Amino acid sequence: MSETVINARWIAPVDGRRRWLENHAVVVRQGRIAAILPRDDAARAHPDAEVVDRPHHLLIPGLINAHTHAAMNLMRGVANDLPLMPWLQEHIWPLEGQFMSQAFVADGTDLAMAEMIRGGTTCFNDMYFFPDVAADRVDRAGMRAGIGMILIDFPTVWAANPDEYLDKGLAVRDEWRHHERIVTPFAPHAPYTVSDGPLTKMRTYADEMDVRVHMHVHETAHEVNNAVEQHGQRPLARLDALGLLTPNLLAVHMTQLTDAEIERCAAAGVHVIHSPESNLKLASGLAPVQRLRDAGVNVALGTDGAASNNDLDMIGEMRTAALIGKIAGDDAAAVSADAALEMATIAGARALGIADETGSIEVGKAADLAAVDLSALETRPVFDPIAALVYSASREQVTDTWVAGRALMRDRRLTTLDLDDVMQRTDAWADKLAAFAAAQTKS
Ligand SMILES: CSC[C@H]1O[C@@H](n2cnc3c(O)ncnc32)[C@H](O)[C@@H]1O
Ligand SMILES: [Zn+2]
Repeated sequence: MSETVINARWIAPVDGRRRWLENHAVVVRQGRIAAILPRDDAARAHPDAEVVDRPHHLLIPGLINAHTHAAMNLMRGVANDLPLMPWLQEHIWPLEGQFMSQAFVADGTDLAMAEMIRGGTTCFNDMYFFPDVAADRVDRAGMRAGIGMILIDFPTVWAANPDEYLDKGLAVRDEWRHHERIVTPFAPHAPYTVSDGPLTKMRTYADEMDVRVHMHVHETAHEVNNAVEQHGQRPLARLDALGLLTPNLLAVHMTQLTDAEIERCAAAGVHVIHSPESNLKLASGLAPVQRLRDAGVNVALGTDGAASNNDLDMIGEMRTAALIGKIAGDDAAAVSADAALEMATIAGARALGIADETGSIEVGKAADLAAVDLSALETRPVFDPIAALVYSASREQVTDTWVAGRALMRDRRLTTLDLDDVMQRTDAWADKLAAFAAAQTKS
């Protein structure tokens, strides 16, 4: 039976038991982690295995980007230095209205996946138009993903009304639900864009089917204040009244939270997805990450789309989370390097309900892994490989990315996506988008 032995200088299993192992190997059989052994023992016990030596590397669980709009990679940098609502209403939604198509989502998702694989990300949780197309691209590229059944109150090329969104989403779920690398959460856009009727209908389905619900919540003070003015209720209170605060909810952003709301989320088992760079760039606010973690809330990490971040770099995102977590918590011990790595791996798997499959390096789980070369001058010396990863390393130091034991990047070369082709398709879209954006600015 064919086996691969991956030798690494350090392994960070993120299993809650040990911070790292030195000079160990991961044995991969049929896409799964079959053993984690001292290097010499692995060589003795598995003499016929293919051997991958990564002698200066830290092997980590594949990173899980728990909130993306992958195809928005084609809009990277198109509108900058704006707050959320003007950014969305005056720039992004008009562009989406003009250009959204199956081809846009196929090309944009490929661009995003190429970027993510190059940065050690093995799994992403997406909310975007044409989820059927996104799922097909994920299948081809070999990544793992959550593909959202989107729901929003206004008509788009994907669906004309909330019932059609739900029907089309459920059809996508039916097609992909038995896929070994794809899950299909509901993805209502936000409290301010989905009214009570559709949310209630969706919640009934989510409860019956025990499916996750991925939603932007309390992204800005404006969102919360507006809701209070218009409906006399904060959005979280409204979601609570609608029965949505459950362990199936993945609430993204959550920059505006009272102590009582943190306690309520902890008691309800809500997962929070922290997107620090998008929150910083749109000046949305600082999520109270350490307070959430102290209360027992599972906090995962996501970049958001490349139009608001403007990259899908999970190593960078970990560093930002650790650094602003200290300012938000007024405590240098808040959001440690280990906490950031947990948020980018096992916490994302828990949020998506796939922690039995991925998120840590443990025997029996899928071999979703990334190797990071720490021998660069910029990461020397290495006293603590997790601190080196979070505080000093860059995504260019990721050399290999595996999903279910398959190398999607080997020695910096992508194996399932053609980089030149992805870049050519990107450039063609950029020309079209630039012309539209320029015409809009003039008018
Ligand atoms: C229904 S598809 C997703 C929808 O969300 C928009 N979007 C992208 N980033 C954000 C964000 O940070 N907050 C709210 N909405 C966002 C995206 O443009 C699509 O229209
Ligand atoms: Zn988002």
